[in-house]
Amino acid sequence: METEADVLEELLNIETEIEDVQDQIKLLLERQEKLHERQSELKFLLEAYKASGTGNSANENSSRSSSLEDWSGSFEWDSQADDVRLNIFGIPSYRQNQKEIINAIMSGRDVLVIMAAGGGKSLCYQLPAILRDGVALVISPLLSLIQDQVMGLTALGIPAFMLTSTTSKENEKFIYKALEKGEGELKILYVTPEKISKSKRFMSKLEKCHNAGRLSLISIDEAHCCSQWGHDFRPDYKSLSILKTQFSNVPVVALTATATQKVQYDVMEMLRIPKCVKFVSTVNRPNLFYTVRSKSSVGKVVVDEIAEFIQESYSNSESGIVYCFSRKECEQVAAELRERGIAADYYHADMDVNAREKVHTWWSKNKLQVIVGTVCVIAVIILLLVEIYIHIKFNTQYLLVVRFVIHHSLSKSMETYYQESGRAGRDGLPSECVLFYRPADVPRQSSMVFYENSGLQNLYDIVRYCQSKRQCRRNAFFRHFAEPLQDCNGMCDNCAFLSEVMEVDVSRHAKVMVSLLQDMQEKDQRLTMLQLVDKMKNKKELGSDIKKEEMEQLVIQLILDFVFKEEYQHTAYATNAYVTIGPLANQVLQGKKIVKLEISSKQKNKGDSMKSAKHSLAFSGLELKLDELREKLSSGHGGIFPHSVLSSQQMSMISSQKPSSAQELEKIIGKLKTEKYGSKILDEIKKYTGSEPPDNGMLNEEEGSGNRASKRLKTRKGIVVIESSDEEF
Ligand SMILES: Nc1ncnc2c1ncn2[C@@H]1O[C@H](COP(=O)(O)OP(=O)(O)OP(=O)(O)O)[C@@H](O)[C@H]1O
Ligand SMILES: [Mg+2]
Repeated sequence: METEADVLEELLNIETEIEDVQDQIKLLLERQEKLHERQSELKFLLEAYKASGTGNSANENSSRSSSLEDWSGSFEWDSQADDVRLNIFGIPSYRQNQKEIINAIMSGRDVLVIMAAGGGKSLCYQLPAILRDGVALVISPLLSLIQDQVMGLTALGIPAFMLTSTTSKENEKFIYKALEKGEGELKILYVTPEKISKSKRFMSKLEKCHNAGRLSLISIDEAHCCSQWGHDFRPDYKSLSILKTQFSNVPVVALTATATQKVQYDVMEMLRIPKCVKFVSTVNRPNLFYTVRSKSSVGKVVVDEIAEFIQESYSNSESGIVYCFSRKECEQVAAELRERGIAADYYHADMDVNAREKVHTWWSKNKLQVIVGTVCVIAVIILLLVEIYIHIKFNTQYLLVVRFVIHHSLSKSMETYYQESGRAGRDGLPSECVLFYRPADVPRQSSMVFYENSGLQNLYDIVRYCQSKRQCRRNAFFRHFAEPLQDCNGMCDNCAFLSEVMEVDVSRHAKVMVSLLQDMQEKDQRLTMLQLVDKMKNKKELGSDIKKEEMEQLVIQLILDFVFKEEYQHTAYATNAYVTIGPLANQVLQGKKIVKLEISSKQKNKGDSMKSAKHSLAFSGLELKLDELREKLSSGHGGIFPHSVLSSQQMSMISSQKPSSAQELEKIIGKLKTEKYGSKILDEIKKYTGSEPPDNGMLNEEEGSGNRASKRLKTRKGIVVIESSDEEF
């Protein structure tokens, strides 16, 4: 006979089960959405394969345009474009997709460009801006980015201006006159999106410029800011839709380094450019070596390891950035690095102008090896400012190249990590990106991003990247950006050092953890991740077969697997993250879900890093001579960097083409450099070719072969080049 108590109990059980089912439905719906997204990405990829008629080779797939039109053919502006590229920008040859993008813009088409950080997007719109009649309008999100671009262009003699809150009255007058009446020389005008959304005066002048047929193109840099799904949504970018509506015949160029399919569609819709030609270059940065290192819970140990890494791998004072979580942490880490003999300083928004100036100057004089910045735009900004300083000073391209980027703390998404780490090695030479990861950093970061659109989802993606001890880091980027996989060439820790990783079944531990948490929740008690791990230590039945760090790793794994979830509580001083029961907890309790953890049985060698993956490359005969010459010339020209006299790409082109006249040399290094250094370079070539043995061809061929390194006379100190990469980023 059923009593009232029995009925009540069954009712409660059913209600709990319904809640459980609802949680699972929610989860399945989320999963379904993700699968749909991935499905459309894969369909797109398939179309791209068919359209290009290519097979599966990674190289063929590393660049795609969405249309069947051939943008790489001959166009009437070809020779003029080559002239501007070489003699104004000093760039010897186009990189992947640049020529095609320029041709599409010159043909008046709307264009969407997805190209890796440092890939050379600016040239794609700046060159057509010079070639086309009239004024090009460029929208860029940050004042510092705009300043960087305008100063760089001015140094090249290109009439570029910006109209922002910092523009003087005099310049504003000049710009408005140029727009309205076509007076004065103005080719490229940079504004922030707020100008479009908020300044009626500016828009009316722009309209006049357009009506007179003088608006040549509209370029929207960092276009991912249009999309709420992007990692850096800017509401003012929404108002940019007005541009295509109002100036329908003017080509719009949208550029970004990172955009998933969803973001790409959003950008096209937002900017009203549905028929744009899309150019997607690979996100791959073959010269970057990615590593994730496990981060000690003792702060001093982490700094010790960072210092050791820098001193061992970068003893020649090559520059680097260390990203930290907070301003306080930046100051502390910079001070501790200094204590360990590394020239480091911090940089953040709270500093006064003089202090920032000091950091700039030291950095530019190479007296500072490391800048410690917060994990936000600030660190990017300073580097841009620093780069401009040098750009202007030596009238050349970015010279002070960042050789390593260390994340002392986790980034908030794969996109931000890709961009932040992408500051390294923009010259194409091998550089390193090291992320120090410890599970306890996850709640720190999640309590900052949980209220952002897709904030947690984005964070958990990068956490998956960090937790994995097997998956190729590069592949994680390819998957994230829905790009066909390419070979990593051993340029990440998981590929280079196949440390012994065991997959351990920790279902038993997970079960205990779930019931412990359930018990606590029933008593209305909340636990943070660290408290939960602490309580687990006292569970005698588990013995001590997994370590504390692995237990932390397990909590995060269970959050990623929806067994747990994070919840947040605001206090007067902070937002705390707690671990609570998630939708799949019962499956673990019922033994329906097996939980596995990747555990390294052998620690990767601390100092390993990129060392064993680096291929050191010395120069072949003539390159070697040119290397010596550029060192001499650079010290004779006020101690500028040898790279600014001749880049390695230029040296390799000179040594293969062996130009014999200034005109021929000009084709490789441009007018400016030929005027400055041409005669000395030509002398060197003459001397070298005169002394070449008759069987030189044979020798060179041998030099190009596998044992080339052993035949070399000299290896460049401190600099290594990957043999497979001839591109300079
Ligand atoms: N074809 C080329 N050959 C050599 N150097 C180039 C070429 N194109 C661009 N560069 C140089 O590459 C560097 C990076 O270019 P740019 O600033 O345009 O990158 P980006 O794609 O806009 O990167 P980000 O996403 O970081 O803004 C610059 O110093 C630029 O002069
Ligand atoms: Mg750019």
